[in-house]
Amino acid sequence: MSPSAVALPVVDSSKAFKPNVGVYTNPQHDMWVAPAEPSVKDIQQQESLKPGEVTVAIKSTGICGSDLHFWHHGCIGPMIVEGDHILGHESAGEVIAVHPSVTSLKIGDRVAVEPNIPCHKCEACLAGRYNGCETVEFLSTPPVPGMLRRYLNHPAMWCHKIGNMSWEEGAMLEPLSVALAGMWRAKIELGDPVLICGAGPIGLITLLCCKAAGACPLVITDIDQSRLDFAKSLVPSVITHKVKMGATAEDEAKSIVNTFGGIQPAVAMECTGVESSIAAAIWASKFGGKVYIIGVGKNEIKVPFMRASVKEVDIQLQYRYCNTWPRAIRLVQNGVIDMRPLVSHSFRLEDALEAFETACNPKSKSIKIMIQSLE
Ligand SMILES: NC(=O)c1ccc[n+]([C@@H]2O[C@H](COP(=O)([O-])OP(=O)(O)OC[C@H]3O[C@@H](n4cnc5c(N)ncnc54)[C@H](O)[C@@H]3O)[C@@H](O)[C@H]2O)c1
Ligand SMILES: OC[C@H](O)C(O)[C@@H](O)CO
Ligand SMILES: [Zn+2]
Ligand SMILES: [Zn+2]
Repeated sequence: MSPSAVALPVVDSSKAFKPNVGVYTNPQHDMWVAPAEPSVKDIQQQESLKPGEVTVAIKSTGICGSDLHFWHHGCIGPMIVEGDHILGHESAGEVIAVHPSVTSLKIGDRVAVEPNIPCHKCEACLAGRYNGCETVEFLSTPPVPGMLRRYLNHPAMWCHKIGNMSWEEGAMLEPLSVALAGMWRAKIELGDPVLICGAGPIGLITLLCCKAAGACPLVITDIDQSRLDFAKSLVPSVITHKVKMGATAEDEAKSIVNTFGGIQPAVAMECTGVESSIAAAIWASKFGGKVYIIGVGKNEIKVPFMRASVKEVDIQLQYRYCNTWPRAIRLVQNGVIDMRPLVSHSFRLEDALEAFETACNPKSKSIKIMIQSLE
């Protein structure tokens, strides 16, 4: 092989490339599908990849609540949509081009994309907790474009091989990572009575993790009966608790403890970010218990401070995840965590607007919506 051939990226020339398009929103809350980078020409002419990168043909991307938030509200806390912005950070796909410097991946590899590019230099990165990286590029958090596109260039080191699991499962390794980061830091133990607040995808995957970890009994709350019904079908042993709108947090907590059969939870995995739900979790906790908050919400909220104080309730919060993908892949590949039932709807990439409208419509009873580019 000549030296110039070695220097070129390798492209899968057997593929008929479709134009690269992405799903955009903007500060006016529009949503549309339009051309995206890298262009097919750049991929084919082998000009788009930087050292260490691969091109992934994205096959499945899940819609996350934060995508809906960026679309409808234009921000999550300090993260603000300021221009045309591509959404999506739960994706899996096939490697179709590799830069010659890459040795860990080859054309045809099936991968899940970890949607972050940390700096590898700051204190958080050096400590191995790269979710705290001061300059991380997190795909889909403005201004970094997300993965709702047909093709994406990404560092090979943040593309994890997924073997034979489905594209949808590969995409759901991202929300599983959120739940696993929670399991790791909340230190849930065998036999812990655990309260899970919120039966959205994060609460449901956390429920699967708590079940697998041997926590019991498990109670899951929601304000939506259909989500609770879904939780029950997913994990039949879970006890469901419908939150009463308008009840005080203290009363709601009494009612939750009642649902537990009089047990106060050792850990509450809070997956709503809603003030009243966090307050109820604190009120319900046992002495020395923990309220572990994955949910995000308003910039400032009120908590029952003195209740937490006299009960020594630890309050812990979470920002994304680190080092979770290998663990998540093992759990799926070994059949410990099965997220397939969560996929309620699938749409083509071109029909992304319909997918997002469905995700926002409570009548759709959607759980996890996938946007696919399978051809
Ligand atoms: N910390 C992180 O790194 C991180 C990562 C991913 C997602 N999140 C956040 O986690 C939360 C859950 O994500 P999701 O995708 O499951 O969202 P979701 O909106 O689909 O689910 C939230 C669920 O909470 C329920 N709910 C609302 N108010 C409630 C109340 N008072 N009591 C009980 N249930 C109530 C809703 O009906 C819904 O089913 C969101 O706030 C999301 O932004 C945080
Ligand atoms: O799953 C990851 C989360 O959705 C992100 O942290 C988002 O909420 C903000 O960037
Ligand atoms: Zn997310
Ligand atoms: Zn860093």
